[in-house]
Amino acid sequence: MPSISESYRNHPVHVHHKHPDLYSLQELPESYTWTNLNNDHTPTTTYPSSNNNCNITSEGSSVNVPVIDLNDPNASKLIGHACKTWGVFQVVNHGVPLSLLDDIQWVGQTLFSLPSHQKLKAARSPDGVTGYGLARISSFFPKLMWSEGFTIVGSPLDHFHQLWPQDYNKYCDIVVQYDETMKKLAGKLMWLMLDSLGITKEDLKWAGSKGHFNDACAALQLNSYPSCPDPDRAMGLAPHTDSTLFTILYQNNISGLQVKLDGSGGGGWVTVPPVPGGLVINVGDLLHILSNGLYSSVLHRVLVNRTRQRFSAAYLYGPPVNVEICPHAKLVGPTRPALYRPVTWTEYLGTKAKHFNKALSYVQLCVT
Ligand SMILES: C=C1C[C@]23C[C@@]1(O)CC[C@H]2[C@@]12CCC[C@@](C)(C(=O)O1)[C@H]2[C@@H]3C(=O)O
Ligand SMILES: O=C(O)CCC(=O)C(=O)O
Ligand SMILES: [Fe+2]
Repeated sequence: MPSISESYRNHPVHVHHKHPDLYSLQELPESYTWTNLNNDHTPTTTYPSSNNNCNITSEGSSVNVPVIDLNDPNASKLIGHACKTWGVFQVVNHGVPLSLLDDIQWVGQTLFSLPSHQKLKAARSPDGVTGYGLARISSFFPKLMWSEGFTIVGSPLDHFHQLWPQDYNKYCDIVVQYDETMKKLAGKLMWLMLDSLGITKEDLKWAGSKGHFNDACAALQLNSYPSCPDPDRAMGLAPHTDSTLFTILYQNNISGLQVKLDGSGGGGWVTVPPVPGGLVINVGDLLHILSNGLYSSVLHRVLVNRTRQRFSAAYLYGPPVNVEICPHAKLVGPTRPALYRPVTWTEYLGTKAKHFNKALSYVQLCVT
């Protein structure tokens, strides 16, 4: 059976690994200096560090990414509204133990604290998915990003054995537990989202006989954004949408994640402030396709901090590899024709590797 590990076989991405150790630089090198970081704004002003919980538009109204309590009986409705209007929301009371969030952060921090030559023993290959390296999307930008990442699909054992020949097992165990826990939460969120679209268990074969999404695929991406001597001219992670159904993101208590709002009612980059114990959920391209464009994948980026290292763990959730995602029949009709052709996750990741932020338009149908 094909797997997402085959996504890049025909579209290798050459991101060179010989870059300076970001943790020791005192000045921002030219190759990391981005211009117009803030020009790209429409009227919104954001206050990422001093006013962590509030984004203020030019009109003075506050625009905050919705925070949804999963124990709220209206959760599905609230989630549907957030997916339609924002493409992103945060969840609390999600059932993931805080100790597990601490544990995955500990794995990430320990990993990124290793010396460069050690981390490079587990470097991601140009046609591979897993391992250590710069963000895959780096090849689409003229400047480098102030971050490093580690991607895990399935068992991290081989790579972790290279990183920690003696005690790889304790790190593996945490990743396995994190994956299992996120998989359960993702199944729950998937039904809340589908329910909000009017899609039931009978309507979705690939959810499996019990609707548990047992065959769903996922990747776990650990991200580190070292403190940066010149944060106003550096980019942690450049603007992108995720190629997923949706992504569950844990961020430590350092802000930096921003989402781009549409022009209507303000627009511009809005900070997603860390909520203690909260998880950020963002709609990916495949849910955009499945919902026939009703839910939009959200463009997001990460800015960096002068004194504090930022850490995040993104659980990138997708369908089983052999399943073709297309606009759901219930969301297609004479007045709303299907906007996209069927596509598997593996195929879509290949399209993204080639066309990046234009990937969606390559699976779009010409609707007359
Ligand atoms: C399954 C995947 C989605 C992803 C590419 C990957 O193969 C594993 C890493 C993911 C990630 C995380 C950082 C941003 C992103 C655009 C990237 O370069 O790697 C996403 C990819 C994606 O969603 O397209
Ligand atoms: O670090 C973050 O907050 C976002 C990471 C992200 O967008 C990703 O891994 O796809
Ligand atoms: Fe992302």
